[in-house]
Amino acid sequence: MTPDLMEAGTQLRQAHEQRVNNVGGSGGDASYGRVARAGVPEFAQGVALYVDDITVSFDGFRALNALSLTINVGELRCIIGPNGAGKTTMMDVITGKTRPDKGKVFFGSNIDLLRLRENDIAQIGIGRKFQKPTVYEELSVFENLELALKADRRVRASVFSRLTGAQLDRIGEILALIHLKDAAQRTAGLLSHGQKQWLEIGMLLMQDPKLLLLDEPVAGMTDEETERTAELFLSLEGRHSLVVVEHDMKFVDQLTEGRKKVTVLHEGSVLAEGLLADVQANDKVVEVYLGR
Ligand SMILES: Nc1ncnc2c1ncn2[C@@H]1O[C@H](COP(=O)(O)OP(=O)(O)OP(=O)(O)O)[C@@H](O)[C@H]1O
Repeated sequence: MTPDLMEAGTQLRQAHEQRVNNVGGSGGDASYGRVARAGVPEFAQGVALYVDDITVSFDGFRALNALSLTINVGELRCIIGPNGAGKTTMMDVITGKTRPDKGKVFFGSNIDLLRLRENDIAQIGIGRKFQKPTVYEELSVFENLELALKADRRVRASVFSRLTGAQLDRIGEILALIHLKDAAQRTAGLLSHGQKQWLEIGMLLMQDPKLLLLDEPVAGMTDEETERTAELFLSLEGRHSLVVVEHDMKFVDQLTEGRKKVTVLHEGSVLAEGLLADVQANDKVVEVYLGR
């Protein structure tokens, strides 16, 4: 969930509590247009994300060690690697949660992500999905998507304003994409684990991110849910760039379709990059990760 979405959710909850407690009546018709835009990314050169020579140290320990990688526009890239390889730290740097000691991170060819705050990074088109689903359990599936739409500063809607026809259509489109059309009115807390994950992905998609960062999206899913998630990601490829951190090799195999590159991280650097079959046959990769 993005920081803005949390803020919107808090407002909605506060309004609900105020109604329940019958305290005052003015309500909080807050708008989301108050922060200046951080810039519009330029993708003409075909690069969505450029990470160059990033080092992050925690008390002298290098969680990332001169990490460099490039994700192209519309690319679906799987990142694999053993526990502690630095995958989460890499996402933390891209999303502004952790500041590196050195290096460069650009979104498109022009946006220096290291100069932006976490909130701004979410607003310029980078969506992040953490491993655990974070949806508003007490709201319906539809309301969760509605909230995500209204938390988008570009929409400039208040949490309490009515949806336009186009916005309703957009929610319908996303509901179909995440296989939750028939569950639109269901309380999110009653969904299965896999459905909650899809709902959160749907909430990210409401803001139409150019780049989606997905941390172990199929952990805890059934085989069928995993398969459907692969189909969903494959349908997003091209329109969005996706970076998927995953340990489930069957899922990675489905996503890469025998032709896409995967990146193997180890000790904060890229250990290998190439087709899944090739990295699976790489002695160094087998030694530190796949062979264990
Ligand atoms: N805030 C922190 N303070 C100290 N050490 C940290 C911090 N965050 C991460 N680390 C260390 O940095 C290394 C990289 O951690 P990170 O979580 O990025 O790895 P990962 O590849 O995501 O692992 P996993 O697959 O288990 O999620 C680990 O050794 C971790 O203990």
